[in-house]
Amino acid sequence: MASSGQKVVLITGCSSGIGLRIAVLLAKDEKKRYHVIATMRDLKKKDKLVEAAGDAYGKTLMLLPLDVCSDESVKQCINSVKDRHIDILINNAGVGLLGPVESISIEEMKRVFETNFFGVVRMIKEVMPDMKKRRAGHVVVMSSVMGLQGVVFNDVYTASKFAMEGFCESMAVQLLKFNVHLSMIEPGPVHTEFETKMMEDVAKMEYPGADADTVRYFKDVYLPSSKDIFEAMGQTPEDIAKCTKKVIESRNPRFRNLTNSLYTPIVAMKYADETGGLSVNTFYNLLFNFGPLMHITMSILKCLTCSCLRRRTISPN
Ligand SMILES: NC(=O)C1=CN([C@@H]2O[C@H](COP(=O)(O)OP(=O)(O)OC[C@H]3O[C@@H](n4cnc5c(N)ncnc54)[C@H](OP(=O)(O)O)[C@@H]3O)[C@@H](O)[C@H]2O)C=CC1
Ligand SMILES: CC1=C(/C=C/C(C)=C/C=C/C(C)=C/C=O)C(C)(C)CCC1
Repeated sequence: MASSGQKVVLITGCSSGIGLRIAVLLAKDEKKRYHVIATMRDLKKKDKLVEAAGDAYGKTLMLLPLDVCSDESVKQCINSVKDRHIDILINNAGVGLLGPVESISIEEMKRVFETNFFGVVRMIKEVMPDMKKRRAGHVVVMSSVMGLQGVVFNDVYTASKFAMEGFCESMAVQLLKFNVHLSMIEPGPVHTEFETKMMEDVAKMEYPGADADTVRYFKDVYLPSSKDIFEAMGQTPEDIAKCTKKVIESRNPRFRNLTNSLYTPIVAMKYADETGGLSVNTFYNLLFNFGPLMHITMSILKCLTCSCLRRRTISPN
């Protein structure tokens, strides 16, 4: 149970990656300011988290089952929290989806929206009324740079994160009236099981319905470039956990929080040209003309990312 003065933080999707790291970082807070409720849909996967939490497990960290795709599971979980009192809700659970749209069934696409979009909406709907009543609370959403800028062959994942950005941008205004803050965290590539799972899915893919050229562009152009991008600009889940901690500890939390300064110029292009031509053409050139030189392209990007742009991101340090 939370002791007085402790903030109750509920996090979704803590079996691996970013969610696991946020749970551990907050539970190990030196001043013990947080009572962490780490949730996952399958508690059989708890071992990695329990091991990483060490002594904090059972003290500042407890576990609850929660599947963000199930109304019943969400209700049961929140009802089992003392007085349904949650100070900080961190919506982290999410799934990726990669590949030519022609090869992806509508069912698979719906699964992504069910988790990444409706999963977040379901959580916010359940927790927000209590926060509004108390005139206090902070809702954090793990969005992505792909919630701000589309990336080829990530069409449906990007759409799910854009949907969430739109939902939250609208919601934030109403919530502020009730003194409830809403913040988006927008990481670029992060080395977690997300990357591994997507690569495993791609290895199994047979590309039904996609023409040979599209499959070739995906396999021989996009995938190697994406690997280079992960290598050159990938962050660790600990980095994202530190950024998230900064956001929840801020007196005046920002709505948007990019975590990777290397991505700032990519997002800035969108706002520099309202016709969209600059982003679309730059992405086209980066991928199809400079793709084989992605290492050099990344170095140029690093130079472009001067300290002034870096101030626009949340640094993990
Ligand atoms: N890795 C990256 O490059 C980036 C990731 N993100 C976002 O960060 C978030 C965390 O991803 P990351 O840590 O990288 O990936 P992981 O795959 O390591 O973690 C995803 C977590 O979400 C959980 N999850 C999936 N579906 C559900 C569900 N229905 N109910 C509850 N939990 C569920 C998974 O649980 P289970 O083990 O049961 O599948 C897992 O714990 C996601 O929202 C992702 O979109 C954003 C930017 C970049
Ligand atoms: C920037 C960029 C590319 C790839 C970006 C990638 C791979 C981003 C991954 C982001 C993730 C994984 C977000 C998760 O939410 C391309 C298209 C290769 C070339 C053009 C420039």
